[in-house]
Amino acid sequence: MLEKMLKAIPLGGAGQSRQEKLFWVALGLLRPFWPLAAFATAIGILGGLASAWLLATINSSLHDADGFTVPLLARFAGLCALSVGGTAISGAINSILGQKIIAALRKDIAAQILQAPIASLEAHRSYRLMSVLTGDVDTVSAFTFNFSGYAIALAITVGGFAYLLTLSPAVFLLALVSLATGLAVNIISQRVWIRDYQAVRVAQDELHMQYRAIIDGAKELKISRPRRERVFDVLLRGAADRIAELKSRAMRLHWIADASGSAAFFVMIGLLLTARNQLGIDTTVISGAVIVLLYVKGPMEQIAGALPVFDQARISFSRIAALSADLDQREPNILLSPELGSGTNGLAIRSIELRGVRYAFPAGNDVPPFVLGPVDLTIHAGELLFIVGDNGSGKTTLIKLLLGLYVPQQGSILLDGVVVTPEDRDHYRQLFSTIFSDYYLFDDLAYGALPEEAGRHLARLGIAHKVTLDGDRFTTTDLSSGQRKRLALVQAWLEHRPIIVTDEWAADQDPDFRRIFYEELLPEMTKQGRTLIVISHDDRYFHVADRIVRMVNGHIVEDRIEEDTLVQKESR
Ligand SMILES: Nc1ncnc2c1ncn2[C@@H]1O[C@H](COP(=O)(O)OP(=O)(O)OP(=O)(O)O)[C@@H](O)[C@H]1O
Repeated sequence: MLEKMLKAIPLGGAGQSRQEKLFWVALGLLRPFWPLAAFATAIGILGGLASAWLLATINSSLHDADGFTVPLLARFAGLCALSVGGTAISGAINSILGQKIIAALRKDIAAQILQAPIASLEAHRSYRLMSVLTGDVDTVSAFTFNFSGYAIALAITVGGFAYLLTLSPAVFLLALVSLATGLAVNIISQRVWIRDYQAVRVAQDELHMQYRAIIDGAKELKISRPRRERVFDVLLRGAADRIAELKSRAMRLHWIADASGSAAFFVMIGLLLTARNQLGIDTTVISGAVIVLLYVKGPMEQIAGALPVFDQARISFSRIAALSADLDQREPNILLSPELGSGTNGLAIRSIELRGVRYAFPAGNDVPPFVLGPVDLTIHAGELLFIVGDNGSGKTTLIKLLLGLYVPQQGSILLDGVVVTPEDRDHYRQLFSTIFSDYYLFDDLAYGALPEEAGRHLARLGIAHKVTLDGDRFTTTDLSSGQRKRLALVQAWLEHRPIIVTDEWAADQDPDFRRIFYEELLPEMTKQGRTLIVISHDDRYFHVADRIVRMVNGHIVEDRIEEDTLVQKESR
């Protein structure tokens, strides 16, 4: 939804900054909720106006010779009900609405992350994503939560001022001047404040980064005192203190502006009281005006207080929209609804071909980018293919291209001789089960499996005594690093996909199990008709491969078919 709106409005046009445009685009997110928001705001405004009218009723009854008559009492009761009821209904609807908007924002951003190409996500820092997903979304949430309160306050102020106008145009003018003075002071302070708030959000990104460091790097920080001191004393404390300093400065300014506004207000009331004779204003008018002015002071301060909240929300909205714009490359046909089909289980393939594929990472600071290819490689169904080579030679990059995670900048990928188009890519990826070296272990099975089948595989991988399948969930993932990898292999096996890709799977297995993996499990999987692509540094076991592809500096320098294995295979 957000992405569609971003595309609809061209960015960078004259007269309006990118930030402003992004803000208005993001505000468009509220569109589905507008009818309800308009209703809640209208009810709130009605309640606010009723409060102002109520004041007028109280004031006229105080000066009415007949006192509090029955019709007046009825009006009083009706206005009370409207004022209290309007505020309550508006507030209740608004809180529901606020939550709906935030849920929509959260789902929208999550969907965007799921649909963004891996290369865009890798270019983004995860702490920045988290900072937007938590801090900025919560700031927007705080604003939407209070929105009808601001509308009610505005209605009370407008109603109060309208009543003042009926009481005395001179008093109304005086009040208007005092209001304008207070507003001007607030707007000036806000201009200064808002610059600081931008810096606050940058410091909050830094804080999130250091939070990640103390959680993910807890072990390293326990061991290394200098690093711990640097992370805590310099980086984390620096960011926290900077946020505190900027926010305190902002709040100081806010309170000074607030106090100046109040002072202008009281000066105006003082002026009214002292100069009422010169101005020719009657005492009953003065007392009525003072009651109204003192009553609307609260709502007016609420509106002044809303200005910084509105600006914070505006900045946060812009940051959300900017992230959205950064992730605006969407992969086509990334399915997010289960009813649209889940994959290509059991699909027989004949071959996958990389034809003239080239991929270059973006250049770093003065460092030439790593370039893979152009590469030609055809993988045949049922093959047990090893990809080998030194660290940094491009093995992982090659498989990310093969898996359709990176999009070739040149050349193409063919499945059974047919080019895989961007529209086909997500479907194509469902052919593979993967265990990356930086894999993420899910604790459930998305495909479902019979407990006996899962049990067999868990036993085969030597972890049946530690973990079992309970429904579609494994009983635990609190395992050693080698055991976690084995559980990941069980998951891959149970997915029943035609191709399994592993990246240095055996690196943290004990010698016995390493042998079992290469000499028993891999042949067993190929016997079941799986195609296996194995990145490996274990040259002791290269003999089990049907074929070995060697990478050097982003190029395939050797593509060797192991004749012995072929003969053995044919005789099987
Ligand atoms: N996200 C990235 N951004 C920029 N450059 C990258 C990125 N990922 C990898 N590279 C570069 O690509 C090169 C190849 O990396 P790759 O992970 O493919 O090597 P590898 O052969 O799998 O290495 P290893 O055996 O250490 O796992 C590296 O030298 C690295 O500098």
